[in-house]
Amino acid sequence: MASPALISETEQWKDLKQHVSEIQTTHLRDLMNDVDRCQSMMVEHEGIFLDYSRQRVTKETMGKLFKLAEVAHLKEKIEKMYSGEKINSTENRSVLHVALRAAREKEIYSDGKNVVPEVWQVLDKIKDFSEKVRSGAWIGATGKPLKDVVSVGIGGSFLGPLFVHAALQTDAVAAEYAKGRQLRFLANVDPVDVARSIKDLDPETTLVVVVSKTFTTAETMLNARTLREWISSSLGAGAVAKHMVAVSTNLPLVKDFGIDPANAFAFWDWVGGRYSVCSAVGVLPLSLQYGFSVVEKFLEGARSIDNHFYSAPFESNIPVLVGLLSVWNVTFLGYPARAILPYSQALEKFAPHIQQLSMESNGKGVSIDGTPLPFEAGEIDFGEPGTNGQHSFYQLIHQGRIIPCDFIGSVRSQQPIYLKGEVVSNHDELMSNFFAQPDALAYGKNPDELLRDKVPDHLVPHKTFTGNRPSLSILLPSLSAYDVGQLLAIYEHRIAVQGFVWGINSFDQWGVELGKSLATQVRKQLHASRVDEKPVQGFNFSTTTLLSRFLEVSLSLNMLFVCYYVYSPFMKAIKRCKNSI
Ligand SMILES: O=P(O)(O)OC[C@H]1O[C@](O)(CO)[C@@H](O)[C@@H]1O
Repeated sequence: MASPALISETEQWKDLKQHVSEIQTTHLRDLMNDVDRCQSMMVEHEGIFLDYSRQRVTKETMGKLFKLAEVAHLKEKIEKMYSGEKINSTENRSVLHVALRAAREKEIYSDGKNVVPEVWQVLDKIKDFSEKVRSGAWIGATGKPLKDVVSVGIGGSFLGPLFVHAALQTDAVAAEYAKGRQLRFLANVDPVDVARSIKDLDPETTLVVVVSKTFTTAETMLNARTLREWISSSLGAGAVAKHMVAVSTNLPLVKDFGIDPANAFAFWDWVGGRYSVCSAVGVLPLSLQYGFSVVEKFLEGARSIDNHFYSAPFESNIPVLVGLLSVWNVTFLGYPARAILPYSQALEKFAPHIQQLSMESNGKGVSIDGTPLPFEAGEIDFGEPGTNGQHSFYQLIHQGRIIPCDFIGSVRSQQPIYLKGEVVSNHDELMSNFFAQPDALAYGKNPDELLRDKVPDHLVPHKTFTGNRPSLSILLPSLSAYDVGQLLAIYEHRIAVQGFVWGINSFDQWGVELGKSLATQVRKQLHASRVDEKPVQGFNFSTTTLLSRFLEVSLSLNMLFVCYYVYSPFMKAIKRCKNSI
């Protein structure tokens, strides 16, 4: 019998739907008393410890979720991804970010061709180039070594590398390799971001890496032209060859831009932008900053999870478990959001990366064959490192809306501090919160307990916590480059699991295109109004009003600017002349 078009039409889905009412009668306070249940919800891989006992699930729920995975053909879909089948059907592409971190001797095929040798060719080129730059063998146009790097790119060509950079910055090994060097990112087309990215940098000692899969993204290309101007106005047009390199799948456009193709680092259509941090997109800027050997460890970490995800049984497969639990929370329990709460400042850019990875991948309204989904898929991801988040939005999580939380912590700190006389080390202080918060969410505090604690009657409702708020905890051994690679791959695969079960295409992003085309229309109008004084037309009343006001106000501000800078020195000069007569 052919499988139903939508997963929601299967018996396994309907069974889970019915099971929801049973779960609604439970409370985590009681579920947590069942040690056998809790033990079955703890999983370990290479020192990474996942505890999902604070999810609103029983063993029975998990059994039903595994059955759902079976009927969704999760295993087969994972295999198809790894074997290079074109599972991104709307773009007719393979989805092979796992090939980016495959071992040199591995064989992975797309279109009948083993892609691993090409991957390693680029990695070897990056190793060679980054060593030349770092050692000073590659020098700038004026003969100085290049010590600073600005990576220009947006979306997937920015967020993943930024996350890894932020995570490695305080790792002792990586930091040692980065001494005397700076890596900055320029993503937003806002000129303020340009100013920030080059503040105090000297073009003579700076290398600009233009990162764009398509090499057509408007923001990136304008920023790249702006930095090209920054370099050539200071060092001459010829300096671009020494001070600008590119990462792209579109090498002809790299050449047209004026970057020597010999200084371009390729990647491929089978790498989605948001899954590209392990390609030259991340590996080049990060190797320039930390050296290739450190970045190789990051790739090895991701590879260890790739192997685990491919081969571990679902019951002990970390990405599969967390992916199925997300499906359960979003679609069956109806919790639309998830908070990502890393208890380390080193992971401060993790949530923004996951935001794009998850929301661009799974923010879809139709199944892979185009049928509208009769259920909610995708989720809203946000987060902040603990304990900053605690002093910001945790109030809502504790007593307002129910938001399933991912607590992510590490056994060892990257920067341990032990102060004499303190009760605990600084890391233990931080981690006390990591352990306490999930229990506060799960158990809550009921009025009886409060009265026993002699809380005045009128404050009891305000101090009551319903509890029963789900979370999961991931405890990593440390936050080395290897661990960071593992964490990244867990989330990449988790998102794929969600999409595979929901039956959507997690690897296209048609929604983003609409905004891009409307911006093109506005850009044309701004040009026509400013240069040829054309009236605003072709937009709705609201946009016409906003645009007209923007043009009018900026015109008057420009006039003021001209008066101040041109007229006032002119007037002062006349005054000086008069005085001297
Ligand atoms: O690398 P590119 O082609 O400049 O694209 C940047 C980003 O734009 C998007 O297409 C949309 O945000 C992302 O998927 C991608 O990561």
